[in-house]
Amino acid sequence: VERLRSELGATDLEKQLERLLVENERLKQELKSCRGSEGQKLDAAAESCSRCPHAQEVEALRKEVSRWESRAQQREQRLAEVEEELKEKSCRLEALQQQLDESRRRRTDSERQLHLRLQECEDELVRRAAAPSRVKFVTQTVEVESADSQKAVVEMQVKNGALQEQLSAQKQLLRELETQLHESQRTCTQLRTQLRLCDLLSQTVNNGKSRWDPRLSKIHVYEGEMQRAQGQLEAEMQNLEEEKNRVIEEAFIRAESEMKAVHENLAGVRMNLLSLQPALRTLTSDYNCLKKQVQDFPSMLDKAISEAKQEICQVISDVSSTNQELLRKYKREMNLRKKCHNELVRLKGNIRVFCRVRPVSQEEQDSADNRTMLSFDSDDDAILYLSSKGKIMTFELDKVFPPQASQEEVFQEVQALVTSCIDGFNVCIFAYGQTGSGKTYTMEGVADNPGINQRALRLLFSEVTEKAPDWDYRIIVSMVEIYNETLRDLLRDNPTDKLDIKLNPDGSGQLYVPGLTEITVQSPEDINKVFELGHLNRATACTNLNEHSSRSHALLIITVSGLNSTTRTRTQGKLNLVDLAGSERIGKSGAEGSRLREAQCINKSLSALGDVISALRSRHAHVPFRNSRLTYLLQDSLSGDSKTLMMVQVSPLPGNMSESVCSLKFAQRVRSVELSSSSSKRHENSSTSSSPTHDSVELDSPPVTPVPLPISRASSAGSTLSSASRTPTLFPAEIGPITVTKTTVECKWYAQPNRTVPDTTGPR
Ligand SMILES: Nc1ncnc2c1ncn2[C@@H]1O[C@H](COP(=O)(O)OP(=O)(O)OP(=O)(O)O)[C@@H](O)[C@H]1O
Repeated sequence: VERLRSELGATDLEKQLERLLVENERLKQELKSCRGSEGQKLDAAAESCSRCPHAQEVEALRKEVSRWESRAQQREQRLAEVEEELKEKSCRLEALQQQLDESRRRRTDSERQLHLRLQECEDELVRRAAAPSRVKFVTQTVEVESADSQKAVVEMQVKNGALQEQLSAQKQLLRELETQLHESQRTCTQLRTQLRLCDLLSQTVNNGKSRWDPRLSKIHVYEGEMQRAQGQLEAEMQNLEEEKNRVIEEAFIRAESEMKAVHENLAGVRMNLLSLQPALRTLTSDYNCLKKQVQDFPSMLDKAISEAKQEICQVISDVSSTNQELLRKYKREMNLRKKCHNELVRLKGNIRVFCRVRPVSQEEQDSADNRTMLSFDSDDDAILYLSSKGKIMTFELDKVFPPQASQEEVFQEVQALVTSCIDGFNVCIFAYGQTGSGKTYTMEGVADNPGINQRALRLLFSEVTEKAPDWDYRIIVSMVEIYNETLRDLLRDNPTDKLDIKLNPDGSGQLYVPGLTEITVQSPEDINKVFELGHLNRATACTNLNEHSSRSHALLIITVSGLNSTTRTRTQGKLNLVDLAGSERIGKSGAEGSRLREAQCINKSLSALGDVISALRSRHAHVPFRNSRLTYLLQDSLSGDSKTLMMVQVSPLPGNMSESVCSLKFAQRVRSVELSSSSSKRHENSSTSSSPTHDSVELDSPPVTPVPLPISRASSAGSTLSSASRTPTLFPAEIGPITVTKTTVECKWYAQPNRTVPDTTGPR
C-alpha cells in the first residue's frame, strides 16, 4: 500500500482532495451569498441554464457520475467479496494452523514417548552394562541403534524448526496482507466519501452553472487514477494471494512428507525395539542364571577344593608309596645293571687294546710324502690294514679309531672302564706310540677339546654326585712324571724332588710313595686347578716341554673311595691314566749322551711293561713289576682283577711306517694277554674285615663279582682307614684357589701278597 501510495502519488491526491474540499467550501459560501442576494437572478439563470447549451453536458456528467457511483458500488461489492475471500482464507489458514499445531503436538507427543522409551532403553542398557559379554554385545547394538534414532529425531526437530520458521513467516505475511486489506478498506471508505462529495458537488454543479466543468474533468482524471490504482491493487492482492496459497501448499506438502518420514523412522525404531525385546528377555534370564551361578560359586568352589584336596592327598600317598616301590626297584635294577656292566667288561677282556690313527696335519699334507698307508674295514671297526713294501698287513684289535674320530667318540668307548673304578676296580689306561702319533692329544687333549684325563675326572665327579645320598665318595688326585727312571711329584711345590716307592713298614706288604701329594677334588673347578698345577710344574721342571714330554711318562692317578651310608660298605678303586714316552727306537739310531740315556730309560720301561704283560699273559708265578719305575708304580693296577686299556697311537704317514708296524705288533701281543680268568671287585666292609661273597650282595651295595678276591684288600682296608684316620690332613676338604695339601704318607700303593708274588728280587 505504501508502494502504491508513493507510485500513484496518493499524497498529491490527498492534496487535490483537500484543495477540492477547500474549493467546495468556497463554492458553498459563494452559493449561499448568491442565494441570498441574487435569488431572483439565480432563478432566472436557472431558467436560462435550462436553455443553456451546457445543460446537456451537465446531464452527461450526471450520468457519468451515476455510472461512477455504480462502479464504485461494484468495487465496494468486489472489496466485500475480497474481504469475504480473505476471511475464508484466514479461516483456512487457521484450520491449517490448527492442523499444523495438532501434528506438531502429535509429533511432540511421539517424540516425548520415543525419548522416554529411549531413556528406558538406555537405562536398561546401562543396567546391563556389567552383564556378560553377550549382554554387552546386545547393549552395544541397542546403543548404536538408539544413537541412530536419536540422530533421526534431532534431524526431525531441525526440520520442524525450519517448518515453524516458515509458518511464522507465513503468519507475518498474512498479518501484512490483513494490514493491506485494512488499508484498502480505509482507502475505499475515503474514496466512497469523496465520491459522495463529488456527487454532491456535481449536484451543486448541476444546480450551478457551467463554470464547474474543469473540476469535473479533474474528478474524471482522479477517478481514472483511482480505477488504475484499484486494478493494480487487486492484481497485487491476487498475486499475494496466489503466493500465499502456494507457500502454504508447499509447506503443507513438505510437512506431510516430513511427518511421513518421521512416522517411518518411528516405525523402524519400534520394530527395532520389538526385535530387541526378546533378546533382552533372553539376556535377562541368562543374567539371572549367571548371577545365581556366581552366588552359588563360592560354596561349590569350597566343596570342589575340599574334594580336590582329599583326592590330591590320596594321590600323593598313592604316588609316594608307588615312588618308594619304584625307588626300591630302581636301586635293585641299578645294582643289577652294574653287575651286568661289570660282567660285560669282564667278558670283553681285562686287557683291551684300541688303536687310534691321527689325522695328517696341514703341513704334512703340503709335503711330498703325504700318502696314507693305512686303510680301514668298513664292516669291522676292529680291523686295520697297513700296506708296507707291497704287502698288506692286517691287524685285529678291539677297536680302531680312524683319523676323523672325535675325542667324544674315543671317550665313549673308554667311559665304561672309567666308571668301573667307582665299583672298586683298578683301571689302567695307557697311550702308547711313537713321538708325534697323538698320545698327548688323546690323553690330555687341547683346551677347547679335552682328552680322556679331563673327561674321566668329570665323569667320575658327576657319577659320584648322582650317587651322593646313598654313597659318600671321595676322589683323590695325584700326578707324577717318570723321566729317566726318576719319579717326580707334579703337584708339589718343588717338583724336581725325587720320590721313591717303598714297602709299607707296617708289614702289610703294601707299596707307598712317601711324600706324594694327594688332592681331594670336590668340584669341576678343582679338576681344572689340578691340571693347571700339574702342567705348570711339568713345564718348570724342564727347558723344552715338548721334547721333555716326549721323553717322559706322565701319570694321572685317581683314587675313588666310597662309603655306603646305610650298609657301611666301603669300596676303593684306582684309575691310572698314563701318557707314555715316545716308543721310537732312538737307541738303535745311534743317539749319544743324554739322548742315549733317555732312550735307554724309555726302552727299559716300555720293555718292562711288555714283560709284565707277557708274564701276566702266560700266568707266570713271577711277574717282573720291579724292572722299571713305571711297572713298579702300576703294580696293583696291572695285576689281579684290574682292567687295562692300551690306546696305541699310529701315524698314517709312510715315513713313520716301521714305527707304526712295531706299535701295532706290540698292541696285538698285549691284546692276547688275560690278567685274570675272572675279575673281582675290591669290596671292603668297615664293620667286618672279611671279604664279601656272592651271597652277600645287597640291594644298596655295588655289585660284587662272584669270585674269590685275588688280592687280599679286605684285611688291609682297616689299616688303610686307620692310617687315614691317624692323618686327617690326608684328604683336605677343598683345595681353594691355589691350596694344595701334601701328605707325606701313605698307602695307596698296595702289594699283592696273596695272589701274585711281587718281584722283590728284581733290579730296582
Ligand atoms: N686325533 C687328532 N686330531 C687332531 N690332531 C691331532 C690328533 N692326534 C694328534 N694330533 C696333533 O698331532 C700333533 C702331535 O700330537 P701329540 O703331541 O699328541 O703327539 P704325542 O704322541 O703326544 O707326541 P710326544 O710323544 O712328543 O708327546 C699335535 O699337534 C696334535 O695336536
